[in-house]
Amino acid sequence: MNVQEQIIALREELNLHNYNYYVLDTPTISDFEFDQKLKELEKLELAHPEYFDSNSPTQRVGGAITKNFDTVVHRYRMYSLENSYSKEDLLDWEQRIQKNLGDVPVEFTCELKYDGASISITYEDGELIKAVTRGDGVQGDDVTNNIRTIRSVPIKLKGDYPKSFDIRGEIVLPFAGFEKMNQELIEIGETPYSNPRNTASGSLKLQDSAEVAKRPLDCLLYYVVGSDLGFATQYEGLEKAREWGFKVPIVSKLAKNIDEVLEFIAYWDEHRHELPYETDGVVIKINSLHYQEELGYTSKFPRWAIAYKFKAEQAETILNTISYQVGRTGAITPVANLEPVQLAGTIVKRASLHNADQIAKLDIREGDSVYVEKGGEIIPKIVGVNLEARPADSQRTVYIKECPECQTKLVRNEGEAQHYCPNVYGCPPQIAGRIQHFISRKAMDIDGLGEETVVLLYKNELVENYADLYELKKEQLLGLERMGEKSADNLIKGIELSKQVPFERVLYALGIRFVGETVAKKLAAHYKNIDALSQAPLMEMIMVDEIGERIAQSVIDFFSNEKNKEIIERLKSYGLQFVIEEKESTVVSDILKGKTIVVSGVFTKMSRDEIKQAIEDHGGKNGSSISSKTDYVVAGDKMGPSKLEKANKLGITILNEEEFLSMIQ
Ligand SMILES: NC(=O)c1ccc[n+]([C@@H]2O[C@H](COP(=O)([O-])OP(=O)(O)OC[C@H]3O[C@@H](n4cnc5c(N)ncnc54)[C@H](O)[C@@H]3O)[C@@H](O)[C@H]2O)c1
Ligand SMILES: [Zn+2]
Repeated sequence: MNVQEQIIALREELNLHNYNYYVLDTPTISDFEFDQKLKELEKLELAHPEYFDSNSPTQRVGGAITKNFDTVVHRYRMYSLENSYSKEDLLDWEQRIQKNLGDVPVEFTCELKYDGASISITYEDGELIKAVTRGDGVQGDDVTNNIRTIRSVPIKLKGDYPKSFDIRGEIVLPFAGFEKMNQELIEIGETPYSNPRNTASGSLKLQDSAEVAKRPLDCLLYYVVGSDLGFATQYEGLEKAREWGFKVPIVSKLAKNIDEVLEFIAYWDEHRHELPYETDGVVIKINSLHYQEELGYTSKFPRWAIAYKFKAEQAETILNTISYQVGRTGAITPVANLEPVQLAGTIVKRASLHNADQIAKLDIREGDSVYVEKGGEIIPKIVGVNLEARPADSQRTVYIKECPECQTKLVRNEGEAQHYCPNVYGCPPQIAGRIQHFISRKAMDIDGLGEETVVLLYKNELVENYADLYELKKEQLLGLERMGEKSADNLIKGIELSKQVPFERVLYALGIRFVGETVAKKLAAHYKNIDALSQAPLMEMIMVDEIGERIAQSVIDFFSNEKNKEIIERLKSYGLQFVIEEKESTVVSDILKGKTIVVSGVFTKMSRDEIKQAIEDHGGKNGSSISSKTDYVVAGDKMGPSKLEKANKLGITILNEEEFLSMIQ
């Protein structure tokens, strides 16, 4: 390859990675590798200016706009930031600034660099007008409805704000919320999200803002743009924005000189792990807005700001063995057992290897010296292999073909990364895992019975499925390890009490793949009893609010299995709740008495089902389609144009969500 071809190849490759990262939110290489390649391209372009191209990834902000949202041109362009990785880089930058501005004292604002998705929000007369993603920097996606659902974003401002301005910030997913979301995914047998940044960014692009509202997103603001803002420095801008009601982190500092900047960096490099969200560096900005204007921008960055990136916390250690875990749903997870090593304040002994593809991609082998990194994940991950330290007799990893617990041949469904053990009823960790899920807190919440006891019961052949729990006798328990009279009584009592647990939780407890807590609630509310649900055809089930084809198919598969049918019949005979108890009348008012109302579209404050419930609670009737008998249509986002036309033709009053809510208030 000659230099020109090399440059073109790198540009193409980086464009593809940008697309994977910014549009699909599923990068296929690490940020470190990406930055290396970008640097390589920068170097080549610098040495060969004859191949300059204003469309090169070195010249443009990485993102892109999608077709799913309206495109909005930014009033003020959105830039990326120049990166620096060392003290020397920073001192160089300072020198360039001083050369540019002349011999004047320069102050800096130091802020943390939050790792999420950038956003620009426009306010007019103190009201939120529009929220737009960075996109390619010139134009982005209009995600206003999604941003409105984030509680820390003010819809109305307070205090003494400018008439019109844009404010820039980062949409982040705090660690706690991220872990909670992943916990829920793991519970329903789904693959967890890989890190908070991509999850936050992906959340903004969801079509259903009600879905966004459920995610614990946060918005941290750091920059006000506009004219006549009423302040002269970046630091004052942060203070003002805070007064107007924005969430501006208090962790920022006005530095009188570059030494104070370095102190700030040193402090946060050490303490960043105490923060509730991910940060990947410090952003240093020239404090005076006047100087900022004088310095201006390159095609990609402001010259008046620079990011200092923390080194990812990495450690090198030996991978002793690879073992394989079998989950409740039969999913196989390969795990690296490491020579214990200190990393970001904890000792790491194990790391997830995710799946067969991941192992093959990095060519990870037993005996290798590997690099371990800690991101937002609970479990650290392996990001690479030190090939120079690879032992001469090293063998390529051959992924297991049989289940390590029951020796059944593994399967891998098309389009899925995970291998599965299909021996659902004979594979010990799957059997115990299902019972453990059944008794868990959000499911049957059985007092006196824990995960370890389940394993004990299973090993002693007292239970093989969750129906067997209801036939346990005290005498059988007394012979078990650490099982006294009192614990045995408690266990039997806890099992007895679980017969009162309402249907929706029983349905969740059954452990049907993809049926988490929320889905179980929706299905229970819609079908009211298990017989109706178990006979429901696919086409009908997918009409239920929030139920898609994948979930519906999984429910149907579950109920068509003979073994499951038998277990459910037994559970019924023990007296578990398989019918929704008709709610006592929840009638709140009769404001809507005699009115037939049709609900259509997607809502932000309530789900469609909640609105339907509210209609009944206030004495109204839910209509299934728009006709001359319809009194009102409650219309959310994305209501079909033909429905709208029909309602208009019939002269039916159309209410938006707010109007409906104020009607029943
Ligand atoms: N792995 C991949 O395939 C892949 C592909 C593309 C990009 N990337 C990664 O993405 C990064 C580049 O993304 P980028 O262009 O968004 O740049 P960046 O994340 O390095 O920095 C610029 C952004 O920082 C944000 N920011 C956070 N706190 C800020 C503050 N206090 N003040 C100002 N800005 C603040 C802003 O959103 C701004 O746009 C690199 O780290 C790169 O490795 C990875
Ligand atoms: Zn198995």
